[in-house]
This record gives sequence, C-alpha cells and structure tokens, in this order.
Amino acid sequence: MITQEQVMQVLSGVQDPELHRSLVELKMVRNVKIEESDVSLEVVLTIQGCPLKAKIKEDVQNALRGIGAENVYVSFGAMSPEERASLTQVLKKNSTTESGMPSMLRHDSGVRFIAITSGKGGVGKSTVTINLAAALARMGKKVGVLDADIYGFSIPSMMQINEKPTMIGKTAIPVLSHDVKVMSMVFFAEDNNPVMWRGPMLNKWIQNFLANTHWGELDYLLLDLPPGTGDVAIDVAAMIPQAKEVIVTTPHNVASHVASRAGVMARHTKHDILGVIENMAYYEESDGTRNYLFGRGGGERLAERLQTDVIARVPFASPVQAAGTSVYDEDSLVGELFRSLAEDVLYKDAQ
Ligand SMILES: Nc1ncnc2c1ncn2[C@@H]1O[C@H](COP(=O)(O)OP(=O)(O)OP(=O)(O)O)[C@@H](O)[C@H]1O
Repeated sequence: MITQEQVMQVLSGVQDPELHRSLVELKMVRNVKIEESDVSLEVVLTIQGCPLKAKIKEDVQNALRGIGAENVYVSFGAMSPEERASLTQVLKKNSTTESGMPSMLRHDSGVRFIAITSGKGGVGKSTVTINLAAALARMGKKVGVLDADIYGFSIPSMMQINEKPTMIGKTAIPVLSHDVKVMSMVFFAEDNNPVMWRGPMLNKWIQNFLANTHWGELDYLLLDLPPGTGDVAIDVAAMIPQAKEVIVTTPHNVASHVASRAGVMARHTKHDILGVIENMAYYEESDGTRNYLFGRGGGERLAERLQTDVIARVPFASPVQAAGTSVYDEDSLVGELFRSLAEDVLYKDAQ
C-alpha cells in the first residue's frame, strides 16, 4: 500500500518546470488521496492557465507510477493571493541577501559574470552574447542572459522569444530559449521607449533585474551592455566588479578605434578583459577564399591597445534563416567557433 509519506517523498523530486524547485518545497501539492493503488491529488499553480500544466502532470504521474501507483489523477487549482505572497517570499529569500543585495553578487555565489560590450552599435554584440550563451548551455552550463542594452534591446527577438516572463508577485521568471534563461527590459518597456530609463533609474533597473528575477542556479550570467561607455557600463562596473568583459568590434578601423574607448573603460573600472572578438571578420566564398569586406586588422589593433588577445574571429554568415533565430546551428562553422570560444572561457575559469 502506498503511503502519504511515499507520495510526498517522491514528489519532492518533481520540480516546477519554471521555478526549478520541488513542488513539495513550493507547497504546490494538496489533497493527496490514496485508494489501494490509485492516487489522486491537486497541484496548485502560481498562475491560472499555466502553459506547463501538461508537463507537470506527466512528471507527477511518472513519479507516482515509479512507486507502484496504477492510476494517477491530477487536478489543478490556483494559489490564493496569500499563498502567492508567501511563495514570493521564499523566492526572494533566495535571490537577495538580508541587506537586500542580489545574492548572485556575493563572491561565493558561484555565478560568473561576462559583460559583452562594444564601442559602437551594430557590430554584433547581441549576436556574440546569445551565441556564447547558447554554446555554454550546450556544454551543460546553467546560463542566463540579461539584455541590458537599453538603447536597443534586441535579444528576445533574436532568440525568437514571443512570450513574456511569468510574474509571481514582483518576481519574474526568466524566459527559456535555447536552454538559456533570458531577461530583457523590453519585456516591461511600454511602447519600446528607452528614454525613461536614463540616469539613476538605470542603476535601479539593473539591481532590480538581478534581485527580482528568479534566476535559480546559474553558472554564467552574460550581460549585453549598451554600446559605448555610458551609464550602464559604469553601473555594471560598480555593481559587479568581478565581471569579465568581452569587447566586440568589426575589422574596420573606426569601429576598433571607438571600441578601444569601451576597453579603456573596462581597464579604468578594473574589469578583467577576457579578450576581443572580431565580428564580420571576413566572408568565406564557396571555394574557401576569404573576402575581407570590412578590411583587416581592427581586432588585432584593439587587442594590442588593450593588452589582450583576439579570442575569436567570426565570419559573415547567416544563421538558419528558416528558423528565424540569430543563434547559429551548433554544427555550422560559426556554431563550432562559439563552441570553441565557450571551451576557452571554461578553461580560463577553471585556472
Ligand atoms: N557574423 C555575422 N554575420 C552576419 N550577420 C551578422 C553577424 N553578426 C551580426 N550580424 C547581424 O548584424 C546585425 C547587428 O548585429 P547585433 O544586433 O548583434 O549587433 P549589436 O552590436 O548588438 O547592435 P546594437 O548595439 O544595435 O544592438 C543583426 O542583424 C545581426 O543578425
């Protein structure tokens, strides 16, 4: 005969697919009834119409069948406002310290931060961010991306994200795409209007996004910073001194010159520079010859100026157009290039 304890024990191994915490720990399981080998129970959800119901049901049924249940009846209910508030507290306790600081910023949090920056717009900063993130995720790392490019938040559309994060009280659950947890201000901006985010609000915004997002366990958080050396870069430097920077440029002289200002900024703020990525470095013709459309040497000159290395040269290439995403296929030339970049990052971090 199956017991209540057995049911709760096995369900403590079933996670909410968004919160990545056990249903039991989140107090989502109710009204467990056992009749011989039949089990019925209710799962209370944070939001009504939760799109992941089917997944929860399947996981619960599989878990209970594992302890001998023949028929498993799962019904769904919704949390009361009080229950949601108490869940928010549980989540918040994990994401902020007692002083209200985002806990992921503590030195012992285990989260590594990589800030991706550039001197000017349009050089491929967001492309690098999402492809490095996807490559790290493919290697089994837990990865988040914070789209902090407040002057042109493009990451959700580049990753083909059409939904908004689920909110539990004031805590946002990042949207998952390519196994990467994504947060972007565009999820919350009305009419795409960035002006209101200038000045001191930016600082608050970044703090909020670190503290009020349920990132769960993370190995890496990549930040797509706005181009240049503006407020956000300074805020990030002050708030996350342990962040390492990747600076993206094209081979073009002007781009690399402007990028060096962003790099000097990194030096100034004592951020370590992981290296320079030269994007749109060349176009490979079908016969294998390389066409240097934007000239050559910009990445190298920049790396020299910043006393660092060019860690990748990314050619012109279209991601899988049909899929409409800017994440390159893992078997494509660029996909492989990002895999080897991710390996380098992991190797350096292991040193
Ligand atoms: N290696 C590449 N090959 C082909 N297209 C690319 C490459 N890198 C970037 N692109 C395209 O160039 C455009 C600009 O790239 P992206 O948005 O990544 O730049 P960005 O530096 O983040 O720009 P912004 O600061 O304006 O957001 C995008 O349409 C992107 O798909």
